[in-house]
Amino acid sequence: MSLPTASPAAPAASLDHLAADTLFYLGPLGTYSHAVAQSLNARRSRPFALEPCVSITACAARAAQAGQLALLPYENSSFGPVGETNAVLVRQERLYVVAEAIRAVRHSLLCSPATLERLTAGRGGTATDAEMAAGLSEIFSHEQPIGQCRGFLGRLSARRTPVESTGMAAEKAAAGAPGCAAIASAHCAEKMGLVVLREGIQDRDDNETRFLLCTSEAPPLPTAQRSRALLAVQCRHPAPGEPGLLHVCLAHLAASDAVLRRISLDPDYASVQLAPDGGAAPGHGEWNRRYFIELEAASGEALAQVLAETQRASQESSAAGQTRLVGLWRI
Ligand SMILES: O=C(O)C(=O)C[C@]1(C(=O)O)C=C[C@@H](O)C=C1
Repeated sequence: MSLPTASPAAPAASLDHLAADTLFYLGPLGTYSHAVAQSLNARRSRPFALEPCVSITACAARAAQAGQLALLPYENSSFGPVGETNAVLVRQERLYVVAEAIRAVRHSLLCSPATLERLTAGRGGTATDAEMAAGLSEIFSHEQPIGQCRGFLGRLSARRTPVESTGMAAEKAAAGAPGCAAIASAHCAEKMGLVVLREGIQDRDDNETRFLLCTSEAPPLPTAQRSRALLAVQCRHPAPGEPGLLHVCLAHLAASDAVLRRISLDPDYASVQLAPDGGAAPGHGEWNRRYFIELEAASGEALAQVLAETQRASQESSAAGQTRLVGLWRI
């Protein structure tokens, strides 16, 4: 069976309905998150004040503390979920997704002029593949770009060192000993006085990352526009013959008009807290689990209704666990 081709992207929805005036993003200046934060301001008539943070966790914490917005990288088309954002969505009980943005991501390998000089033994011009393989000792980046450039990195013997962001990686390459490089955007090279050794080093040309905009304040009310939602379902490993809470929710959703877009599993089973009688017997691998279900429907109002009914059905069922609405946003 052939899959349908994707329809052209609709223009991104306005963000004027969001009351916040400050947006915290993963800095420093020059990260992909920074570029997305700037592009979100094109969807506002009154731009957000943009505030860089040192980590994804710090973005969420500062936004929650100030009652403002956090921009969090969520998933990549070739390397999957961003672990730290998922952990933040799990830990912060009051964090709601209110918008999303998608960005094409093209990586470059950057180094200091001194490192380039050393790689080429002062010859000038750029380094060959053999010179990079022989002369680069350490490559810094966020864990996502390291995963998105596996093919390219496999041809080098340099140590791969994950850091908080591509911007921080570029700073380390600028300050580090000759032999250090960073995976970041070519734009970052200009900002930090670095040179571009190679451009377009990601494994796939269609590489994209999806970002979520989150708030700790009450989320905006659902609208008549096309919308998406995220529902967290934490449940006990079902006993034989029991449907389990995930099954109850999915059965309810299957009978609705909502489209199931994505379902993911939080890898931290140990942190799933259920009511006292909801624990699985230790030693049997029957761990409690937390799932995230992403849905889409023609209107936010219809989606809110489906979600409320699903949550009601889950409470009325005998299956152990609970659900939490993590976000409802128009697209
Ligand atoms: O380090 C950055 O520049 C970021 O904005 C983070 C991040 C990510 O976490 O996925 C964002 C987009 C790209 O996928 C690479 C890195």
